[in-house]
Amino acid sequence: FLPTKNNRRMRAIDREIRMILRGIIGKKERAIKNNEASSDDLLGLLLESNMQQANGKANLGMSIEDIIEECKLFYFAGMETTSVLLTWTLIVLSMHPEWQEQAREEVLHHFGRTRPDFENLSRLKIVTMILYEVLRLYPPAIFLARRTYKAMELGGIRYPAGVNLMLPLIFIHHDPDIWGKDAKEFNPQRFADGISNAAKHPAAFFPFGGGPRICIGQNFALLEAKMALSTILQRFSFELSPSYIHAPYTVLILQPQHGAQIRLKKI
Ligand code: HEM
Repeated sequence: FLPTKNNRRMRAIDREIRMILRGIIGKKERAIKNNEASSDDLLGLLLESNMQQANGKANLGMSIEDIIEECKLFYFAGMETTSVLLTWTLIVLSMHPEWQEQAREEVLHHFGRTRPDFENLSRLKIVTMILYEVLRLYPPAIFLARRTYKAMELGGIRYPAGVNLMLPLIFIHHDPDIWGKDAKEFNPQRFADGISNAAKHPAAFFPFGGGPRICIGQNFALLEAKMALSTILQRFSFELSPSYIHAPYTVLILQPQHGAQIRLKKI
């Protein structure tokens, strides 16, 4: 709350983002009202459903502030996570050219040089195993946070209301007692028989969270990642540049601290 340099900058950025989003939302709302917009994007669907719910009454449906928050959530939850998954995948496949080659063979087998289609993307087995293994070793969200809303007992421990709990999913993803001695190694083969058979515990892999708040975009994210990775594999082989330094670190999400310097070679 203090007017420090950082806080002032944060507030200015927040104001700017809200102004831009208000503009986008207003434009879309006007277009929907004038029957000029198709609601084939998420914002269009949200606004249209909200207008039907509210039915002209201001106190029903979501407010503009709510919609702004949804836009921010979807942008943050959907962009960085999926792009960092792709970044780690390119890094790891550069470190393991034998898996890069297997993935390329699979992609070329299904699509040749043509544009990957939805139907066949869901048939990619090696690529899926690779993405799972990357999500296991480098989960974009390294922990889940929860707060007890009432006194409760969890795992034999009693907590009062209002306790912040952190579930460090990265530690569970790297635990040799759960994944075996090679827990720290990149081995997509462990997912050959599906997620529930990959570890000693069927729920040990949860890069998208779990329960009622599980990631709403998980299927979309995997589809996007498969599409992007297949398109890259079709056109390029890649390796790490000597300037790459392997330093996973977290600023909200797990990312390579010094960037991902990768050399692409057209094939
Ligand atoms: C590799 C990509 C992604 C990863 C690893 C990921 C991970 C997660 C995780 C762990 C949560 C649960 C947070 C919690 O339980 O506290 C979550 C929630 C969420 N994700 Fe994702 N996500 C990804 C992509 C996406 C995409 C593409 C979208 C949208 C298009 C999206 C939208 C959301 C939303 C809206 C929530 C909140 C759901 C709720 O609270 O009910 N995510 N995500």
